[in-house]
Amino acid sequence: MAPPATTTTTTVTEAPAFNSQDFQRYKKYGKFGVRETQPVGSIVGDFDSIPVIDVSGIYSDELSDREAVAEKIRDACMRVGFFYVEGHGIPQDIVDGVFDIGKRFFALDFDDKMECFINNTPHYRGYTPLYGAGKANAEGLGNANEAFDWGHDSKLNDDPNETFIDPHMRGENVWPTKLPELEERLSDYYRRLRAFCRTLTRNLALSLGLKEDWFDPLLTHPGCSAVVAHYPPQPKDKIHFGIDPHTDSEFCTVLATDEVRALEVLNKDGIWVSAPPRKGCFIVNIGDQLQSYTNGLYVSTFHRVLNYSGEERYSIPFFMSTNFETVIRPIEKFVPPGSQVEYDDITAGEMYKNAMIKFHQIAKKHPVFSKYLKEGVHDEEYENQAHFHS
Ligand SMILES: O=C(O)CCC(=O)C(=O)O
Ligand SMILES: [Fe+2]
Repeated sequence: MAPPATTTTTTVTEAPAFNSQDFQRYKKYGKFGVRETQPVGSIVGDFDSIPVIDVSGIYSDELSDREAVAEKIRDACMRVGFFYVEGHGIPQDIVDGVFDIGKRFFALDFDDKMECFINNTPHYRGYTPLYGAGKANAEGLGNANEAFDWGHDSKLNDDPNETFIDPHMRGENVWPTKLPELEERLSDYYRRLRAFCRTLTRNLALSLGLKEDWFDPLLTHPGCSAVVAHYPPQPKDKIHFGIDPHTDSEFCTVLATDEVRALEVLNKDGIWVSAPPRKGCFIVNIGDQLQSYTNGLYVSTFHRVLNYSGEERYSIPFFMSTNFETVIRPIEKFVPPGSQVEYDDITAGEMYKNAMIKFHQIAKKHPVFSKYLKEGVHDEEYENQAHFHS
């Protein structure tokens, strides 16, 4: 293992030429191409390190404590879109327990993992094999990581009034027969992170000058999901991404990392800034949903993973989304009077599903994975449209 990082961040690599189509990709979901449309003098992307925020004040009964956190969060969300959180209240042994069980899952035989093949569920839950998702390289292979996805389902739902009317992400999680403990451990983590995200979101609302409970009605059965990911070490002589440059499509992400440095975040100068591990901290980043709600005031920042460390790397992103049936559109307060804002009436569930469809194309095309595909799982007509749209 690499020694734990003691410094906050360092600037590591120049970005390869960035395809401006990437900035345009989700523009229809709101003011996504924010970096291109920000006025001169904007603070967006003006960073060469990721801020660290002690968020323990979000649990305080004193408004002044909550406001003190909100002020720091506001700066980080407008300028960087990423920040470390310490004082989050989730015990380290809970996080470590998820890393441990995740490693045991990835150590199973390939066929035992492929029993939960993510492409064999319509709502994309389960196992993504190594190179089995993301943008294809010249050999038709995707990102250098394998992953296990789980999320909101009937067992994890905590809203007795939930009707779950949006069809896009409706469905149950899948769990491997060979590792029965996985469900309990990951479900426990899910509940804890969802609770943290609900509290954090109240502080995000405060930071935006909204009532603290503004988002609460949108989070009664939030469409959260999570991933345990494994990035094997990559050769340094060529760029093959652990995850290629992207923004997260959800409201916000709470990422747990191990001690291996690999995550990088794009600043306004096109420099990829390292976000090294910090003991006891999560890394929070803003996703496209919150960027849309705030009409681009809070930024969903491009990031990527390159594991040049020589070590195996594991991470656990928890993606918080509003209720899946929520229509994502800018909050009136953030739309200047008389201005036109482009957005589609798209639900959180559909936005999420479209992102998953695009991300999981490789398995349909590469024979190593396609031989595991079951017939009739997906609505191909919908999926083809979603994939080619944008
Ligand atoms: O593993 C990481 O550090 C980041 C993962 C990530 O960006 C994602 O899954 O969206
Ligand atoms: Fe991400």
